[in-house]
Amino acid sequence: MSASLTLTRADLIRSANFIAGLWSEGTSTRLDVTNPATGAVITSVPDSGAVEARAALDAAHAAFATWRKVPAKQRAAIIKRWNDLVLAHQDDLGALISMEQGKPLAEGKGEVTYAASYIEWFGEEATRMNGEVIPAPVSGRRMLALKEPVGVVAAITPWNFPAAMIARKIAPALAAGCTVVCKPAEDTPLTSLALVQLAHEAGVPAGVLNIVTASRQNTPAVVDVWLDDGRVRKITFTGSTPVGKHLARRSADTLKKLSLELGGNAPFIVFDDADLDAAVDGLMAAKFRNGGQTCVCPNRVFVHRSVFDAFAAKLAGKVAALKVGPASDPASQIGPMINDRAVEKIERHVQDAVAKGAKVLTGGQRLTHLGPNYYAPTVLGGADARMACACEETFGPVAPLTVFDDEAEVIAQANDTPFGLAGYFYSQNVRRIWRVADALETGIVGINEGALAAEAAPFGGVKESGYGREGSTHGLDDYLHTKYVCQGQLD
Ligand SMILES: NC(=O)c1ccc[n+]([C@@H]2O[C@H](COP(=O)([O-])OP(=O)(O)OC[C@H]3O[C@@H](n4cnc5c(N)ncnc54)[C@H](O)[C@@H]3O)[C@@H](O)[C@H]2O)c1
Ligand SMILES: O=C[C@H](O)CS(=O)(=O)O
Repeated sequence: MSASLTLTRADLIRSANFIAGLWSEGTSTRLDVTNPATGAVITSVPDSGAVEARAALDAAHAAFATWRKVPAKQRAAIIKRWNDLVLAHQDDLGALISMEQGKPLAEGKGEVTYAASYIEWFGEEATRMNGEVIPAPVSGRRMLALKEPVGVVAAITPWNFPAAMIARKIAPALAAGCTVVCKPAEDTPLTSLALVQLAHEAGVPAGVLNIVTASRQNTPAVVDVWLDDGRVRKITFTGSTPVGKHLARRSADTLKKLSLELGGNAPFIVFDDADLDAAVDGLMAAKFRNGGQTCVCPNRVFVHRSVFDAFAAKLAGKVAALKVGPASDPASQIGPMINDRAVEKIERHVQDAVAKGAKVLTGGQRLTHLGPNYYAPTVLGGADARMACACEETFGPVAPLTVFDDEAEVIAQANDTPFGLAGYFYSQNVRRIWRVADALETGIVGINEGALAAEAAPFGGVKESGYGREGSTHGLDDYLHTKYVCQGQLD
């Protein structure tokens, strides 16, 4: 039995830019959007350039003066309506996510719920952007700290969570009173376009939210307009560290605020006192979600020597049982990778590890009978720090297992990376738990837990995984300025 990937509301599949409240085809050149499971073209969208980028920025700048003055409660009501519409269209949006990104349909629908949780959260936070009245240190003065929106925000998003990543940028921006220009990933623009359509239907005024699509080749032409223009006061980016560094360098001339949610290289440590079944389940949840294509996926798995064989056997058994297939098959648990470049990187990592002595415990090959973008869920034994899979983010369904002997050694190995997004470990020793949680150089730590994503949590990294936090009460800070106001002559 196949699962339907057709949408009830076919009009949610948009093939244009949304600028100043209007859908516009814009440039004559087009970008095909394909289904990674089949290679079939779903539709095409504008392959935009500087002209469209500037039109979007002009609209966002013009709308800011009005939108920032809309009372927070009214902004909150619009955001809540947006949330209600997103949830009302969960099936359509889930199908669209799975169609253009490839994840199993259950994960696609789950991502819609996850994206909506951020919209709901910041619709509520909009009414709690309180400033402060400060007790004046001298008489005759009234001192305040006011919260104000930073202005026009440029949001650039990745392909792996095409709904959640854009929702956790647009929602706080709108809540804060900012206006937005957005450029979604070239592989997965359709979900973003559909979310913008629903935001429009929820009552987001013209010019407040603008979206421009472009190919990888034309993306710099679009984003350079926003980087060079002082009217853009903030860049919020989720994607790879090299691109994040590029954006940071290019934002310096106009000193834009930056939120950078970048790459990771998460360690996953199984201590000798771990609950092994829980650790296996936690690794399955963290590693194989979205086929391993998430920034917080464990990229290196360290297992204490005393429990290695038992853990490896349990894990390999569960990984071998994972069903691989297209989202149109409701039984699929692992979908295709996003494109051929992704599969080539995964294959390179596995081949490099084996060449350096690792052993394939399960998987280890492409699944070409399913299609060009499928790779078997894989467990490697005997992995070590020399291997590419230990130094680079594999971004695929590969779990390389490394043996360790003592706590200090494994913490040093875990931290021996320029990245610091997420880290996980399993132990039932309470003193060890806090020692290791304190010692890991990451922005996110999972203790006996592999599923960490939540709108109430401050999500972000340290070191070369970026800075800024998304979600939680902290997620609004990056879209606000604090203005100090002092009134004298009160006596
Ligand atoms: N920290 C997080 O929350 C998080 C979330 C998802 C993905 N990621 C990271 O993103 C990477 C995979 O996603 P990806 O392949 O989409 O990343 P990517 O950096 O290649 O692309 C991300 C976005 O940046 C755009 N982009 C690419 N080159 C650009 C340039 N020169 N100027 C401006 N924009 C440019 C892309 O078009 C896309 O919209 C991985 O490293 C993953 O860890 C991080
Ligand atoms: O891939 C990156 C996402 O931010 C992971 S999560 O959905 O926030 O856990």
